[in-house]
Amino acid sequence: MPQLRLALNQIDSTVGDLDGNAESVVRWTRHSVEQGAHLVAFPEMMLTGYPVEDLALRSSFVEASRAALRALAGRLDDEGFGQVPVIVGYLDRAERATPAYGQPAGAPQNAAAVLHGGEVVLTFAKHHLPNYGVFDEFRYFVPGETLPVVRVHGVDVALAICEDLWQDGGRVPAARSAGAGLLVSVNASPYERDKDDTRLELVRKRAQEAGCTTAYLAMIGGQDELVFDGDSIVVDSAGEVIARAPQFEQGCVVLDLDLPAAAATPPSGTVDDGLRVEHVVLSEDPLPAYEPEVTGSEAPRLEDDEEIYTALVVGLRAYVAKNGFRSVLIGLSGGIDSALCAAIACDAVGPDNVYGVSMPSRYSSEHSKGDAGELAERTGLHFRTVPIGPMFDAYMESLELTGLAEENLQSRLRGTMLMALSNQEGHIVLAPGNKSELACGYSTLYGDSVGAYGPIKDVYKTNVFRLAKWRNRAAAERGHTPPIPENSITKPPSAELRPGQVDTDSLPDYDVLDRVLKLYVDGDKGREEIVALGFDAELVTRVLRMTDTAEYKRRQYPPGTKISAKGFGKDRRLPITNHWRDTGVPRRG
Ligand SMILES: Nc1ncnc2c1ncn2[C@@H]1O[C@H](COP(=O)(O)OP(=O)(O)OC[C@H]2O[C@@H]([n+]3cccc(C(=O)O)c3)[C@H](O)[C@@H]2O)[C@@H](O)[C@H]1O
Ligand SMILES: Nc1ncnc2c1ncn2[C@@H]1O[C@H](COP(=O)(O)OP(=O)(O)OP(=O)(O)O)[C@@H](O)[C@H]1O
Ligand SMILES: NC(=O)CC[C@H](N)C(=O)O
Repeated sequence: MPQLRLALNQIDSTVGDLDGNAESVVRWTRHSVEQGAHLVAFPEMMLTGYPVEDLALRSSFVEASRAALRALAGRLDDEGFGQVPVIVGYLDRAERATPAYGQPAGAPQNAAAVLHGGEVVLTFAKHHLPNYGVFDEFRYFVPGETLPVVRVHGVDVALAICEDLWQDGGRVPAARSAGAGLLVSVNASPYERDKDDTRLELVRKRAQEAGCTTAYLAMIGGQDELVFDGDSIVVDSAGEVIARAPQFEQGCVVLDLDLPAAAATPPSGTVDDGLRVEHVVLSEDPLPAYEPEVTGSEAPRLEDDEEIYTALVVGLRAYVAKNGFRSVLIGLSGGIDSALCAAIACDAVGPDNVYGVSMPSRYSSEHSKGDAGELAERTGLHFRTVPIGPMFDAYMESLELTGLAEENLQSRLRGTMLMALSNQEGHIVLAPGNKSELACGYSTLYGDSVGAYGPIKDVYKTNVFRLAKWRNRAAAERGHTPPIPENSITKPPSAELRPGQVDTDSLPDYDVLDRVLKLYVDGDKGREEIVALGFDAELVTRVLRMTDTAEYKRRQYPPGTKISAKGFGKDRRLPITNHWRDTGVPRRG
C-alpha cells in the first residue's frame, strides 16, 4: 500500500489579515515539511479568516484574496516547499455565471486551492452552503460544482470544505464514485456545547460512505462571538478513529497513512449530484515503502464544564487581542456574574491586565464590597473603589427621580464611570450579563449592559454557578487559590438597587426560569408545549412575555461568546416591533 505523511494544521487565522494569515501558512508549512509531510492542509478560508460576512461582497477584498493566494504559492516555492502540495482556504469568485442562483459571473465563492511548484494548481468552491444558525452562506456565495481530486505519490486525494460533510450527497458519495484513497475536508466549525460528539459521529459516518480514510481539519481561535475549538479528526474507511487533535489547542497533526493506490486511469466525467471530476496529477509514483513513524493518537476530551469554561476564555482572549486591546475593565459588585467574568478574564489575558472597580452606593451591603475585594486578592487583578454616592446625590438634586428611575440611575452612573475609565486608561469594558438576564431583560439599558464584550452572555444563571464552582474546584485540585469567593457563590443574587432587593423579587427561581427559557429560547417551543411539560401556566406566560418584550434590549447588548446551539445574536433573530405573542395576549400600540 502506498504511504503518505499528512500534516493537518489546526491553527487560527484573523479575518481580513491576508498578510498575517499568509505568514502563518508559510510558518506552519515549514514546520510540516520539517516533520516530513507529503501533503499539508490548512483550515477553511485560512487566508481571509472565517466568517468574512459582508467583506465577501467587496470586490476589492475578493481580488486581494486571489492575489494573496497567488503570491503565497510563489512564496512557498521560494522558501523551498514548492514540491509539497499545500491545501489552503481563501475567498474566490466564480468565473462563470450561475443562472440557477440568479448570479452573473464573478459571484463570491468560499474556496480552497492546492498550491504546488509555485503555482495554484487546482481551485474549488464549497458545494454545500450552510444557511442556518449563524451561517448565511447563500447571502454571499455560489456553490462549487466539481469534485476536486489531486494525485499525490500515487494516491487520489478528494477534497471538500466543511458543510460538504454535514449535508447528505455531494462530495462524500462522489469521493467513493471517483475511487479516492483519501478524503480531506477543511473546516471552520464554530464551537457549541456537545458539538464534538456530533462531529465525531458525522466524520465516522461520512468516512464509511466515502469508503476511504477521511481527515477532518478544524480551525482554532475566535472571531467576534464565535469560538473555533479545533478537535481535528482522522478516521479510516471503517469509521475507526486513527487520530484526534486536542480541543482549543493550536498545533499540527502529523500522521503516516497507508492508503490504496489510485487506478491507472484517472477518474473523470460527472459523478454524484452532477459534480464534475477535476483531477490533477501532482506525483504519480508511490513513495518507497517506509516504516510508519507517526501513528495517530487520540487527545483526551475535556469534561463539559471545563470545555465550556475554556471556550469562554478562548473567545474573550481572541476578541481582546484581535481588536488591539491588552486590558479589560469590569465593575465588581461582589456578585457571582462579575466574579465569574473576572475569573475568565484573568485566565484569558492574565490578572495583570484585568482592572476591577467597586462602585458602592448607599444600598451596597458590606459583604458585596468585601466580596469584590476578596476576589481581587484571590486573583491578583488591579482593584480600586469609587463610591457613586456624590454623583447620585448631584443627579437627584437636579432631577428628583423616584422608583425605578432612581434605581436605574445607580446602574447608569456605574456604566458611565466604566466608559470614562475605559476612555482614560484604554481598557475595554466587559458586560457581565448572563443569558437568563438577557432573556428576561433584567438589566438596565445604558447601565450594567454597557460594554464591548459579554463573556457570559450565552450562559444561563444556573450554569454560571456551575462554572464558578468548577473553576474553584479545578484551582484547588491544582493546588492554586480558588479565584471566586465562596460567599459570591452562596449568597442570593441581588442587584442591590434598593434596600433588601433580591433577583427573585422580579424573576422566578433560576432553576425553574432556566428550564423554561431553554425550552422557549433554545428549543423554540410554544407556551402550550411548555405548560404541557408540567410548568405552572402563569409562570410560563410571565417568562415568555418578559422574553418577548426584551428584544429591544438584547439588540443593544454587546456581542459575546456563543457556547450554545442558539445564542442571542445571529442564531436567534426576532423582530423588535412584534405584535405576535405566544401567550395569546397580543400587545398593541
Ligand atoms: N420596544 C422598545 N424599544 C426601545 N426602547 C424601549 C422599548 N420599550 C421600552 N424601551 C425603553 O427602555 C426603557 C426601560 O428599560 P430600562 O431603562 O433598562 O429599565 P427597566 O427594564 O424598566 O428596568 C431595569 C430592570 O432591570 C433590573 N436590573 C437592573 C440592573 C441590574 C440588574 C441585575 O441584576 O443585573 C437588574 C432592575 O431591577 C429592573 O427590574 C424605557 O424607559 C424605554 O425608554
Ligand atoms: N457596587 C458595584 N460596584 C461595581 N459594579 C457593580 C456594582 N453593582 C453592580 N455592578 C455592576 O453591574 C452588574 C450588574 O450587577 P447586579 O449586582 O445589579 O446584578 P447581578 O446580575 O447579580 O450581577 P453580579 O452577580 O455580578 O452582582 C455587575 O455584574 C457589575 O458589573
Ligand atoms: N463552515 C461551515 O461550513 C460550518 C458548517 C457546519 N455545519 C458546522 O457547524 O460545522
